[in-house]
Amino acid sequence: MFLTIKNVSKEFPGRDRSEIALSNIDLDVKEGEFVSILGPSGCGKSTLLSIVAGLTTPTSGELILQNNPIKGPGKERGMVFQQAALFPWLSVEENVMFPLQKELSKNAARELAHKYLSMVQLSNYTTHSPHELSGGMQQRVAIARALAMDPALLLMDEPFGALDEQTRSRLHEVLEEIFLETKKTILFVTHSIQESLKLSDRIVVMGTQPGRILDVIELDFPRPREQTRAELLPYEVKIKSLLKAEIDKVVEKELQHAASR
Ligand SMILES: Nc1ncnc2c1ncn2[C@@H]1O[C@H](COP(=O)(O)OP(=O)(O)OP(=O)(O)O)[C@@H](O)[C@H]1O
Repeated sequence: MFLTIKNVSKEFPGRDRSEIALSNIDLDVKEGEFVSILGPSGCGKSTLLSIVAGLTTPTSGELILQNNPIKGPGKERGMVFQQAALFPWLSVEENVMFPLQKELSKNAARELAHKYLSMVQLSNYTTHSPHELSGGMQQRVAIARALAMDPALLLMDEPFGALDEQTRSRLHEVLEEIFLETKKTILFVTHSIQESLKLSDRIVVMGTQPGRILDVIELDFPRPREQTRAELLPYEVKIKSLLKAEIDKVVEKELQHAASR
């Protein structure tokens, strides 16, 4: 198996009581799979991704990537966050080149940066500054930067969460094209049912309090995939019914918290 997440739990110590962010997570991911992690706010999606990235240590359980235990961050894992986090004083190409220059000559790094900037359709913006780009374009630079490191596993934490609907939908197409071209394994955190239906081979639906897997849904549809395909509707209905009780729990907890202040 490419990635195995075995019985992973994570507890954060709190002021009054500790918070069980993740409880007994078991998940296998195959090489070349696009797996989304979908669930309500606070169900532990980002914590799970951060554990796979090696940035957070689980309280218990183990993770194996390509036969090696995950003990910390590694360059075989690339990460894209909700905010592009580009260096404002560097140009677009320099941002992508930056992590490459430890191992490559400047010319080789630039060549690679241009290859991936062309993949995210930013060939005409290589010398621009980040502030001259829209949010969606900045996010494409962040994706190019992660891809240029040629990670075996791409971890994406709500990468399109801060973008407007049209930009989001355009970037779904870009990401799907990249996925088909590079055949990368992708673990993708999202709140959006539509996004997960458009992009995933499998959707891991998570519940909250404690964060756990409710169901794993397989979507065996050809790509590129139309979000509005009628065949996807029953899956949407199923996911909505799985999440309804979980979202009610989140709202209840927030109301209790507000009342106790
Ligand atoms: N460093 C931390 N210290 C304490 N508690 C934390 C920490 N990180 C996360 N938590 C708690 O763990 C739970 C899961 O958080 P996490 O951010 O993983 O959820 P999420 O599903 O990604 O939420 P969202 O969709 O809102 O980003 C939450 O209750 C959160 O408050």
